[in-house]
Amino acid sequence: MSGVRPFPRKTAAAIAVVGIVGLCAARKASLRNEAFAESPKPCGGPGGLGGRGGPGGRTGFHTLRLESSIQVNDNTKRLRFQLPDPASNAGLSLTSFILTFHKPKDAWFPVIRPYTPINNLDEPGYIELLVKKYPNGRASGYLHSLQPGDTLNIRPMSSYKWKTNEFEHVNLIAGGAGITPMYQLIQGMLNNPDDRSKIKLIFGVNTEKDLVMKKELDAFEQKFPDRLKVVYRVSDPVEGSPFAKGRVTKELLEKELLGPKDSKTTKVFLCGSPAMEAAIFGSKGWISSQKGALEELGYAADQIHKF
Ligand SMILES: Cc1cc2nc3c(=O)[nH]c(=O)nc-3n(C[C@H](O)[C@H](O)[C@H](O)COP(=O)(O)OP(=O)(O)OC[C@H]3O[C@@H](n4cnc5c(N)ncnc54)[C@H](O)[C@@H]3O)c2cc1C
Repeated sequence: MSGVRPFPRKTAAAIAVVGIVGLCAARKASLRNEAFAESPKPCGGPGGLGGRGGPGGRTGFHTLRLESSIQVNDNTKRLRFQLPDPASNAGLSLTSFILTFHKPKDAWFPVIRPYTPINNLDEPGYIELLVKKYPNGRASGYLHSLQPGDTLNIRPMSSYKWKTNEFEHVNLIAGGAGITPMYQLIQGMLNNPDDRSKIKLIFGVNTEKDLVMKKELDAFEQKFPDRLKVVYRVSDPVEGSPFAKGRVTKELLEKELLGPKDSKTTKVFLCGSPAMEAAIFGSKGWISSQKGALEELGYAADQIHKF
């Protein structure tokens, strides 16, 4: 049990209450805890994050200890946290994420945010996050301030039930730090010998330095040339950049997305900035609503999952 301890019951109950209030206000109000149901390799040992009845008790809350924090570029860090049992994996299913909780000194309510583990979920002993820090970002600033040995309160979650080979064509659209859920999915699919789906990732960033995880993506693309293709777009590239300049537009999606638009065998996953998601997925407001590029291209709502 090095480095990790489940929450005391009272603390967990208090956070659960506050967490529910916070979650209701959050963008992801509809998140359901379906984690672990589809896990290709559920955590058998007592040291994973488990679900109900796991080491976090009925609430599923945990306190993890930070093992290392590595700066990846000027605004992004890779944070590795120890699991309760170094011999067990986290027991998370594909498309899982964790909610992080911290209470700033002068705040009434905790700050609750989702982050996506990017490590191979079958590997034992740790989870790893890639966190981009936003100016005045409450959670990202806090996570960047953590030092090895510090602890973080978390709860595992999942918003989507992943089923191997449910789709022939899996399209992933990522903007900036939105690469993390896509990378988790790519890694899980390509490491699963039973999985046959073809994957297209469209990754849009502001500048080249934001192309985090590119080395890992290149390695997967080389190892699985018939399964994975990655298209990069950089909106503000340096002169002579090898990457195509531009944003992820409707025209780009029309050209690049895999599979027939009107087929249940084609799926699109999306994670990016609020502006990018509004442009691609659409937005509904009190005063006006905006159609997204995917809808305009003919994709049905149930073909699209927004993380
Ligand atoms: C399912 C899911 C998984 C996620 N996984 C990750 C992950 O693995 N790594 C990661 O770094 N982030 C991830 N995020 C985003 C993360 O949850 C936070 O939204 C992000 O870190 C900002 O939180 P904050 O408290 O630091 O910023 P806040 O205090 O909420 O906001 C600070 C400022 O940053 C701006 N801002 C906040 N979020 C964004 C954004 N996405 N794009 C542009 N500007 C923004 C705000 O408008 C505001 O001006 C994920 C989001 C979802 C929904």
